[in-house]
Amino acid sequence: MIESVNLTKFYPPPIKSLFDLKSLRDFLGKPREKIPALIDLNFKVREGEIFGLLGPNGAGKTTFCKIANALVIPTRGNLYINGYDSVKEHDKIKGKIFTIFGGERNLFGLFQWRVSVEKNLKFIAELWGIPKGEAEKRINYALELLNLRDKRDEWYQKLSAGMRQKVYLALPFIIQPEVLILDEPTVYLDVFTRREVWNAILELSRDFGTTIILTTHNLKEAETLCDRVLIFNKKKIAEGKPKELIEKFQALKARRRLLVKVRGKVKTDDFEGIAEKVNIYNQNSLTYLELYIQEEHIREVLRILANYNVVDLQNEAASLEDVFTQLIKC
Ligand SMILES: Nc1ncnc2c1ncn2[C@@H]1O[C@H](COP(=O)(O)OP(=O)(O)OP(=O)(O)O)[C@@H](O)[C@H]1O
Repeated sequence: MIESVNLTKFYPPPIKSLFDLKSLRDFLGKPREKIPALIDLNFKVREGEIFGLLGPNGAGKTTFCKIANALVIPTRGNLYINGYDSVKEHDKIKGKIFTIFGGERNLFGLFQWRVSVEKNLKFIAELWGIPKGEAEKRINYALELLNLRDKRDEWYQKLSAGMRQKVYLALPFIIQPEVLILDEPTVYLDVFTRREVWNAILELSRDFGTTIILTTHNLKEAETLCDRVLIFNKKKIAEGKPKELIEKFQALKARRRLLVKVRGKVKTDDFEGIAEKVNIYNQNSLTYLELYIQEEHIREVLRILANYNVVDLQNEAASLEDVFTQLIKC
């Protein structure tokens, strides 16, 4: 359904000024270094999947989303959506794809400030050619799902930033695109609103069969929502189901975090050469011990802990965040 084939984007280097002589000479003279954003990126997204694009700042996530919307032209390679080139054949897909740029609210002045939420949504539904009655049904559904029903008659201007973001996120329920691109959709949201949005995204995938590409810096979000993820930094680094990537990572490296509650004092020296890092906090008669260890040292640590009066021990398993930080560091 979506296929990225050797997708590559180099942005032109910045031009300081063409009015001072030195900059003009530089511009005409030496070859200037282009800015790489994507390099030979290959992957496929299946129909109905939630696919995560994960990368550090500057990895190329937004560039990818812009190519999907024909806002940026790739230097080479192609991005196919439903078999059509996203840039050269954009006309064929433009009614089928919708993008939310979460980090850049109201990017295209989509919403009218001094107009109610409902009127704004109705206007956009009309733009997308959705019949009136159907639009009303979809708007009711979206406002209910996103817990915005009491904001229906409120001016868009009067909403908090998080509420505006939710109004933005109501649009996929109204437009019902085949492909939805969510570029950091929960970036400014509090934990409760974020969960509401997660549910909405899952519902889009489950009940509407929408194919979703999601970019996020919240790796818990990626782990919760995505069927598969691509970890990249301009170039591909890894691809797979979050669970599989975590299992692979655990088998390969497995840096564990043990949280131990001990009655009495603990000697840090006991863990020297075994733990990568030891943190100790004392509170009343209890010691809270945080140990970062390699999988292979678990037995040894347990042997040492047997000498203490251990009240509680928690073994924190690896997460997608561990995989991500490890892979990006390499
Ligand atoms: N219009 C532009 N002109 C020049 N360089 C650009 C332009 N847009 C992006 N870049 C560069 O391309 C690279 C990728 O940027 P992009 O915004 O796609 O990354 P990102 O993964 O979305 O980052 P973030 O997580 O910080 O939003 C960066 O080095 C960035 O500076």
